[in-house]
Amino acid sequence: MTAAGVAAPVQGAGDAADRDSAGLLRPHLPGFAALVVLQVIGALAGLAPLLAVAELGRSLLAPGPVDHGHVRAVVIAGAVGLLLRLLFTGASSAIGHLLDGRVQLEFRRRLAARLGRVPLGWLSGRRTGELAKLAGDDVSAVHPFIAHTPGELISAFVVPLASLVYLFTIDWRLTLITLIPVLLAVALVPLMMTPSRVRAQKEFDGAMGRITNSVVEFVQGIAVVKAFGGGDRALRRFGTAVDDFVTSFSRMVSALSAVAAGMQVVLSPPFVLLTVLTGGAALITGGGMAPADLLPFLLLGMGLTAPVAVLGHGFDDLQAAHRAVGRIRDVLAVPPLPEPEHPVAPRGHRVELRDVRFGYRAGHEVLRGIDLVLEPGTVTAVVGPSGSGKSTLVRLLPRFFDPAGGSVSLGGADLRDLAARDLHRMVSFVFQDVRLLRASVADNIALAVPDAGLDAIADAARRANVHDRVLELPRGYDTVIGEDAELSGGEAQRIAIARALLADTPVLVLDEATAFADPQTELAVRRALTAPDGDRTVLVIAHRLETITDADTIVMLEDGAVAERGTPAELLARDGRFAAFWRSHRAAVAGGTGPRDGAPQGDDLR
Ligand SMILES: Nc1ncnc2c1ncn2[C@@H]1O[C@H](COP(=O)(O)OP(=O)(O)OP(=O)(O)O)[C@@H](O)[C@H]1O
Repeated sequence: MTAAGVAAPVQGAGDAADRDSAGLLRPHLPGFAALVVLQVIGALAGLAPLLAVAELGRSLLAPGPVDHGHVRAVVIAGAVGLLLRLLFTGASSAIGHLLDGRVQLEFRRRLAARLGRVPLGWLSGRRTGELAKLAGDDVSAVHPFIAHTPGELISAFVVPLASLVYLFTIDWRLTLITLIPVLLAVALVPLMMTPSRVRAQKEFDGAMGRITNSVVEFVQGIAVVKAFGGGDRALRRFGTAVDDFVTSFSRMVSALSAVAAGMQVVLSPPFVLLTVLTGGAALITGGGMAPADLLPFLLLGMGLTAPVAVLGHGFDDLQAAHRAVGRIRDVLAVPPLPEPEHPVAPRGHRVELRDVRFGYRAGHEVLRGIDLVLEPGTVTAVVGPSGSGKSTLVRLLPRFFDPAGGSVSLGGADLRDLAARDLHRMVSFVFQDVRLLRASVADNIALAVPDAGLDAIADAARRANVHDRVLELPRGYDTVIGEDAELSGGEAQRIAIARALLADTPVLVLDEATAFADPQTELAVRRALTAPDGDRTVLVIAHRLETITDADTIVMLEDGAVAERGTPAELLARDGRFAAFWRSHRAAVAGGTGPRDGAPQGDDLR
């Protein structure tokens, strides 16, 4: 994640992605080559029994005495061919599945490695299910592409080509006649791709997407939709999407059905047999062809339509694999957070932001030149209207993103020059998006200090005001969250605070937006804001009036820039932007519309 958080985190990564996926398959090229060679041999050997039957027919039906030696040789050749076909296609399939296993393992390893190095900010913007699907279903979708499609495609082309060569040696005229169904099918293909049909297909895809969206929107927001009486409207929207879909589906199907039916007819065995028999009968009666020569055409003629059929059937799998590989490539292309080659050790824990600029998208800066110094032993409260950039600013400290311009330094060292381990040892954070692991409460609290004893863990939990609640859980500190018990948003937040308290890092970054959920959480936040030795550097997005008034420094953000800064008393005396903000905030809290009285927002124990 180079300038991970910089304006366009994934921009310009396409080439790297292509190189990545090409590089991914390169070590397996010898394996693919072996798969292809074995498949070709197996497919050709598979023709031997058919050719043997044809040859037998021709020998036995030919006038004159039967050449027993020839018949024996033909039978043996057919049997050997059958055996070879089994051996070689079996070996090819085994190699295909082995390769598939290796490629999938490699994909998953690379994904795991990349996900371990992408910016935290990128990860926190993703849903867990999305990443699980990527590493699970999407990686599995390459299975047919690697294990089956190459073999099927090769057989589908090699067998008809070899058959054609053989049939040409028997009678070139009937060979051309036998090709008529294939040529008719190929001639129909352009009719499936006229501009109006392509348009109809696009409309169909669009209509399908609209149905999915309306269902997802409805299901995701069902509680809100119902609570606000929007059920009928949502249902109407779904109904409209379905009607649109039916219209575009009918249009597409009526346009396609005649061509598709025509194709099915010309590729069907009866049509192929009829063509061969009609042509053969004409040649036998008038063209001097021996009746026995018709047999190979009847046996092999139907196989000639296989490529067209396989292309149709394998197309969906290929498309699905292509889309899945595209999604995997996109993630592999997310620039990783750069790790310094020669990490610098921070001296102290003074935090300094110099002319920090950052934007999530190119051309739209969310932070526009922030200068800020956070002294050890002080609490700095960031306040400002919604969308002013508070969360973005505080997330730069635990390096969720790197700034696009300027620098953030800790103990005199740029965060980009610190080893990740040092950074995590020095900075902890509690944000709204509390993530708890599916692990015991104790393990969740001791995440940063895995060897912490139960006493230390319980002490941290006590200070975070969650100890008593933990004791009420079915297995106390051994309760597995998400399995033995679920926690509320406020409880999850207190566990996260206990985790930060136990980590005891000299720098703490906190978003207290959800801290108003209940008095216990509020108390936990207050305790977290003051270290026992009073030396902690604290940066807090403040919503509570107490935090604002208790802070050493207040930084008022407006539209990504520092509008005012100073002690609470100074800023109130100045009667500027902060004073106005403070008055409206206090009025909102007093009137019961402030965040203090809001329902807990961080209910996301995950
Ligand atoms: N992950 C993201 N991707 C794109 N834009 C984002 C992202 N997160 C925030 N923004 C945008 O950046 C701007 C600042 O957002 P930020 O969350 O930092 O503001 P805030 O002051 O913390 O707001 P609030 O008090 O409502 O949480 C907003 O315009 C927001 O829409």
